[in-house]
Amino acid sequence: MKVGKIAIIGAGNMGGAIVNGLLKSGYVEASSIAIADPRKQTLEKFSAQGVNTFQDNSQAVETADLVILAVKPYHIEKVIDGLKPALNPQKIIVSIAAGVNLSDLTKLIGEEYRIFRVMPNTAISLQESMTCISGNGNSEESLAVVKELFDHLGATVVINEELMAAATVLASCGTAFALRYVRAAMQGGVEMGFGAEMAQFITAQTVKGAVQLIMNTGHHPEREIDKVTTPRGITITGINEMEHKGFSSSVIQGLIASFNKIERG
Ligand SMILES: NC(=O)C1=CN([C@@H]2O[C@H](COP(=O)(O)OP(=O)(O)OC[C@H]3O[C@@H](n4cnc5c(N)ncnc54)[C@H](OP(=O)(O)O)[C@@H]3O)[C@@H](O)[C@H]2O)C=CC1
Ligand SMILES: O=C(O)[C@@H]1CCC=N1
Repeated sequence: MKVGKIAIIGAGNMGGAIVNGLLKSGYVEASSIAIADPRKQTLEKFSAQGVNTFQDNSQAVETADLVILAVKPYHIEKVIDGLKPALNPQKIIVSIAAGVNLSDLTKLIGEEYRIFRVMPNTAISLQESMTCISGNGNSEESLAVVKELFDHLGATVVINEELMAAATVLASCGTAFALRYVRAAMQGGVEMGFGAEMAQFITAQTVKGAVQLIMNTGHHPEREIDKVTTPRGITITGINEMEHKGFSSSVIQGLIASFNKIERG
């Protein structure tokens, strides 16, 4: 079931990335998208692409069928308070604010509303997001609308809200974690003699290929790793050194630190 008009509140990293993904997908026309942000300058690049832009959040949602709240978590309450008079239960509400749970959103917006917590990542601008979705259960039909929308912007899974903090760490923070590996490998590549640009190209294509090996086959990563690690060879020497220095342990501890940050605020 296709959504009609979409309003996005907040034109920062994620609000902007969602607009870019939507325009790239062709799923909705630019004229069916509205985006609001306090700063006129932030909005200029969107109006240049035919998107409706507003400095007033209430005006942006006036004709919207679905409203995406893409402001910082600490702005959510104030933004919803300001929007309230312009909302009605016909409008589906989607919040991407990390750590803001459905019961708090429902208290702020209203029991009768169809409200979704959605956790995308910045690759949504390229229609390559991993997006996790949970809803307040007020309508299966609107879940289909929200899922179809985000299916056009990458892959989606519908999850229980109790897993949303874990989803945020793995899928949303995960973009930064993965890119830190890329950067570290580049630094090693430069020390071994490549220029930074070539080191980036070689590392990025290698990571892309490695990911495709497990995505296309469904193999466990270790099965593909076993094919690379020649006995007494070069790869196992490097992997074991990384593990002696705490590679897997560092990654897991970092994920749990992020998870605890969401859980404890
Ligand atoms: N960045 C990421 O990878 C991800 C972020 N998220 C969530 O998405 C949300 C947005 O994050 P992100 O895009 O990174 O943050 P940004 O700060 O980049 O974007 C938020 C935007 O909202 C604007 N804004 C501030 N106050 C208001 C207001 N009252 N009404 C309308 N717009 C306002 C900000 O303007 P100004 O800068 O002038 O204050 C800014 O342009 C957060 O809740 C975050 O938890 C979820 C998944 C991934
Ligand atoms: O770091 C953050 O708080 C946001 C939420 C998920 C990704 N970035």
